[in-house]
Amino acid sequence: MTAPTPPERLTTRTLQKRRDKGGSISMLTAYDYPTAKVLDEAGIDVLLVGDSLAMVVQGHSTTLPVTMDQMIYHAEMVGRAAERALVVVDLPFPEGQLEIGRSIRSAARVLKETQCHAVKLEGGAEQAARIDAMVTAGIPVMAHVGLRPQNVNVDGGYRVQRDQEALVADAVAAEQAGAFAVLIECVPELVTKAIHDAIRVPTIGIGAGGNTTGQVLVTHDLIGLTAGYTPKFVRKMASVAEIVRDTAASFHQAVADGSFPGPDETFR
Ligand SMILES: Nc1nc(=O)c2c([nH]1)NC[C@@H]1CN(c3ccc(C(=O)N[C@@H](CCC(=O)O)C(=O)O)cc3)CN21
Ligand SMILES: CC(C)C(=O)C(=O)O
Ligand SMILES: [Mg+2]
Repeated sequence: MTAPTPPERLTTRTLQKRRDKGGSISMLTAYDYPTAKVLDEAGIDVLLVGDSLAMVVQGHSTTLPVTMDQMIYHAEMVGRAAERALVVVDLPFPEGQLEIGRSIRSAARVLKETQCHAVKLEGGAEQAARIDAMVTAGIPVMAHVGLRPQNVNVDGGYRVQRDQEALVADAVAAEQAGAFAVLIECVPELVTKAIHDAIRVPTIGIGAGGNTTGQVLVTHDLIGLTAGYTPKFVRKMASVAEIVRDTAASFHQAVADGSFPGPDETFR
């Protein structure tokens, strides 16, 4: 008997080959071990330990409160679970805004202390020197252009980004600085096409239409396990909150009427 061979790990080179050969890339957020395990088994290519966990898991109204230590805690769980997926971790506010040395130190913690593989950094042209320094230090960087949730207080909300010239310049600068991929958030589809056509590295969109190499969503939005508002670009493919609510109500009822525990659930 031989142990089953683990699936081959995806790398940044795999993602580049997907773009070069006209393939696609699927990416979903994961914040914990069992969820990451299931998404990895389902064949999701990239798992993102997103700073959206501040909103989705911690219940905050923006992504700003989550700390680097908390991101590491979640990255440990997801990195431990993923066998095939490439795992990317968001640099939380303001690790990507302070001195470049601090960004390198924080991103290096992801590679040293967790089994994750890369970091994501919000910003384009103004982040080029930082991306360059991080890649030089051996840290793979995914750039994130368009709507940048860490800028919510400057932008006055979460708004569709339409400035094609600036967005193309952001993506080109990120690519030239060495980013292995560019994530595009909340951009009209024709602007996305212009961005995609201006660079050669893979693009991954959220609310950016179909003209990208890959697509990413927040898993809790996809499976219907969110408490609050879900953006227009979400496809809710399941209603997990309903399943959990109904199951918990059944347990409550079974305890109340004495049918749980039954004979098979009891030691003698
Ligand atoms: N649960 C969740 N899903 C996400 O996709 C997500 C997060 N949280 N947190 C971090 C960011 C914030 N995101 C958001 C949040 C709101 C809109 C939003 O309200 N969009 C409006 C369009 C606004 C406009 O017209 O300019 C919409 O109608 O969808 C978009 C992206 C995406 N990210
Ligand atoms: C929405 C995605 C792209 C993200 O950055 C996050 O989940 O934090
Ligand atoms: Mg994020």
